[in-house]
Amino acid sequence: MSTDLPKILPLVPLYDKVLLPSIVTKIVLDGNEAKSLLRKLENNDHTFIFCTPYGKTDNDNNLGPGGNLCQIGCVANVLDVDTSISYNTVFLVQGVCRAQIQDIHGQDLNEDALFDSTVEPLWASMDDAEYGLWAKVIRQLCVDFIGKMQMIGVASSVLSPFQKRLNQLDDQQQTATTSSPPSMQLMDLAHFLLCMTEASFNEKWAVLILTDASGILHEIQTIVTRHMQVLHESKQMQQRSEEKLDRKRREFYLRQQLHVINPSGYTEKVSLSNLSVLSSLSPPSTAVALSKSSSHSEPSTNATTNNGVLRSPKQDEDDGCLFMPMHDDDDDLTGLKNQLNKACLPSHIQSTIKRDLQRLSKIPGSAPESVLIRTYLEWIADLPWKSPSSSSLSRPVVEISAAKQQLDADHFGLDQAKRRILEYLSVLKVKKDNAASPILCFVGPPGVGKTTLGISIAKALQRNFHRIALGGVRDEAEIRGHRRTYVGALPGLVINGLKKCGVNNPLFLLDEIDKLVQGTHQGDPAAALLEVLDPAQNNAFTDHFLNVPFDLSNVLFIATANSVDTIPGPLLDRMEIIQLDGYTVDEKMDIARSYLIPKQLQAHGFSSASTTKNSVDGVVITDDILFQLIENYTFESGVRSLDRIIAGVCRYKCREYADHLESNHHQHTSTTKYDPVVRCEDLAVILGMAIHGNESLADSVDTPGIVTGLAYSQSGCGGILPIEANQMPGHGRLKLTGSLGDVIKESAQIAVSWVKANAYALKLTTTQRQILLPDMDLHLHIPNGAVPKDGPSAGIAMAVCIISLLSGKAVPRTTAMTGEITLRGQVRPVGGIKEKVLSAHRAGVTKVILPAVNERDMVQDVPDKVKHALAVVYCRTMWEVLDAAFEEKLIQDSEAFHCQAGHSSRL
Ligand SMILES: Nc1ncnc2c1ncn2[C@@H]1O[C@H](COP(=O)(O)OP(=O)(O)OP(=O)(O)O)[C@@H](O)[C@H]1O
Repeated sequence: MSTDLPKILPLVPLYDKVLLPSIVTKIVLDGNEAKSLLRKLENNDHTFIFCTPYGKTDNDNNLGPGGNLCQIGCVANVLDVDTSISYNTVFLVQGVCRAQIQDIHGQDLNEDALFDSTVEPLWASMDDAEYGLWAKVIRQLCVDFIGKMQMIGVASSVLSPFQKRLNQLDDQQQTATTSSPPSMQLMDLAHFLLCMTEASFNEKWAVLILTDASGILHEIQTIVTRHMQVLHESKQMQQRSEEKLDRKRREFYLRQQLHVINPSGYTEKVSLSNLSVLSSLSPPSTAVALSKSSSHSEPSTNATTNNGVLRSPKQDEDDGCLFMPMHDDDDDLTGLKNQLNKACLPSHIQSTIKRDLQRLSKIPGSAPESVLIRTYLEWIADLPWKSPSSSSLSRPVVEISAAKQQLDADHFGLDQAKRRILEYLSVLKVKKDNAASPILCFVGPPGVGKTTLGISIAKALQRNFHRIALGGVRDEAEIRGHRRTYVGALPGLVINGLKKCGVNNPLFLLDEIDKLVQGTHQGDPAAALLEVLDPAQNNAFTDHFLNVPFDLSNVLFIATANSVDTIPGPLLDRMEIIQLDGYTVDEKMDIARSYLIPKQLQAHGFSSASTTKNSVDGVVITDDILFQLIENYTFESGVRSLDRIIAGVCRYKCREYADHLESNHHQHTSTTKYDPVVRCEDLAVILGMAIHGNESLADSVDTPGIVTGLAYSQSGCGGILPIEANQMPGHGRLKLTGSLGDVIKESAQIAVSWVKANAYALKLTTTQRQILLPDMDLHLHIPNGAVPKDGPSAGIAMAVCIISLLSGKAVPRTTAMTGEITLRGQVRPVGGIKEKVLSAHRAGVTKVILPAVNERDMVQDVPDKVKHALAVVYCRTMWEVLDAAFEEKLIQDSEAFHCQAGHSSRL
């Protein structure tokens, strides 16, 4: 065979493996290399190739670019070629003998990806004495190796080819009849042994480049022995840690049994030596033996389960112990089972949880799925399936008088809201059931006490309070949780809240329900809330993460919103709206006097009792100062900014008082005097220049083309909306600016159309047929351009503004108006009247023009003091609006227009 080997062979560099003689392996080549080798094999009259490793090693006998190609490789015979895999070709080859490269025939790489090489075979030989010695060594090594492999549980099918080779060697030694010399057989077996260990690329490379037979076998012996040693040590380490774990488990198991026999602490008295004696017994028999021998145990009331764990029947009944700790459970699993037993799970989910526990006990603790199941079960165990005080004590008796006291103690005014809340609580008290009561929703501008009302109700009902912020929630999964298949899945806000509260009957405040984001591709959070809020469905609310129903019917839900407009319809349908309006100046003064100032004084270390003018160490904020704070430093419907400003004043006074105390302390005499009274001139120092003091409309100049409108923002605040109009040469176009939405733009177009249609009646044109502004552009602008504006309520103000511009007559700036205009000049009602009127009053408006239908809102909602301070004109048509706005009859014969509310009155 040796002489038959061809000299010139295709050179195949091996990048990740080393081929040794007699070893069969697969070589995967792609693209040009594969094509090139196939072509060469076709052209040659043999199937031999030369494989040599290519890579970085410390060996100095390398060739090729960078010296990375090993000079000594292995001649191989191609046994099979598999071209069925696209892009790759697999060559099944068997190593024949070592060979050394004599020459490499360079080929153009573009044409042919593989080189040819002239090689000289290297046949390692040994004499009989050497052979006899090495045959014994290698044989023993093989036997040891097979023994080790069997010990660590390697399947016999894996070891059988190896065993076969070993037997062949034995046979050959006995019969001495074989085709290849015995030394070669021995070398082949040694190579095979090396490949059976986890020898590295470099280790195999080191064996390949050796040419002397004894050297090769010696190197292989060293490598294999080293690997077996490592295997042995790791096995020993594993055994040691398993033994340790077993001991711990057994100890724990015995302690558990002792605890069952005598829960009153007998275990504490059992010494460790006792435990070690007990641990020699098998667990079940130990349990029985202990139950009989212990004088503390009560054998008559105990029962042995099929696991051998003793349970008191009463205990089973009381704590619903369903998940028995098993003797092979680890500490964590037993702890988890105990937690689940304490959680009193409802019967319909017990089977699901049992299944998960079984799965958990079968999976190794380090497996990722184990972590997932454990997290899930921990969540289940932490949830308040049954309130600790459930049944008789679950629902504290609602004292309506106490609830009223609580509401009054926390909030000034809000009479209507308080009345409705007390009615609601009365129904709860009488009916003893949340289920049928509607969900209350407090709607109003920021800072009017919606959230704090929720807290007061929780206090009155003695329930835990939890706030769920819904502002910006865009994903259904935030409400209902993620399915467990997602990485990092967790339950939603509702289940999370219940876990935090620890009881199943808390009060949940769904804050900012109007700020839910809808229409995203992540599902509809509002739809998920429907199930939560619907009393008919929420007794079986299923969070995606839990995947088992949870009864929410004991939870009391209260929602808050700034505006009902953006609350999704179906949600709105399930709620009862309680409107909280903005406060008047007087109301704010009262709130500040009775609630905010005492609260801030207390928060800053001043006793609230010391707020009298005679007090030495308090802070005195007189009504004058309070009025200035409200008028000049805040501009809001609620009292949140006022609260902040009062805190600022208190801080300042606190600093003054601290300085005063310090200087007295150093000088031991009372030289500096602390003045508790906040003075007018102090305000500029404490809070800076007044923000709104100079902005009164009363000081503004009346100008044609500027009109005061009234606005109501999304956040529920009212405000002044100045509207400006101007004209310039052009083509009769209308230009609108000021971040206007579609609805307000349409309103402007209607206003312009109405003015154009009635231009002759309005004396803006001289003939009926004359076109208004044929060569002029009209520009309407609503300042504060960064703030988006929308809605139809500026309709009449825009129409008046255009008429004012074109007629040259100014409307007093202290006259404000709001109302929707129709194309035929009707004035339709609008929302937010109370906030608009209050803000108009704050801004110095003296006359308000409103739609006639809104008279009801004005009478019901606006405080008398404000009503009396304002001249209010209710209008049905634009003609009435114009009369009120211009304070003169703009059109002498306007009565005719009033009657017909049309543009053809002159006809
Ligand atoms: N009628 C009131 N009496 C006493 N304090 C009040 C009253 N109204 C509001 N407050 C106080 O105003 C502050 C703000 O109230 P709260 O946070 O409840 O406002 P909110 O209406 O929930 O606002 P938002 O819509 O911004 O959440 C609280 O400190 C609250 O005590």
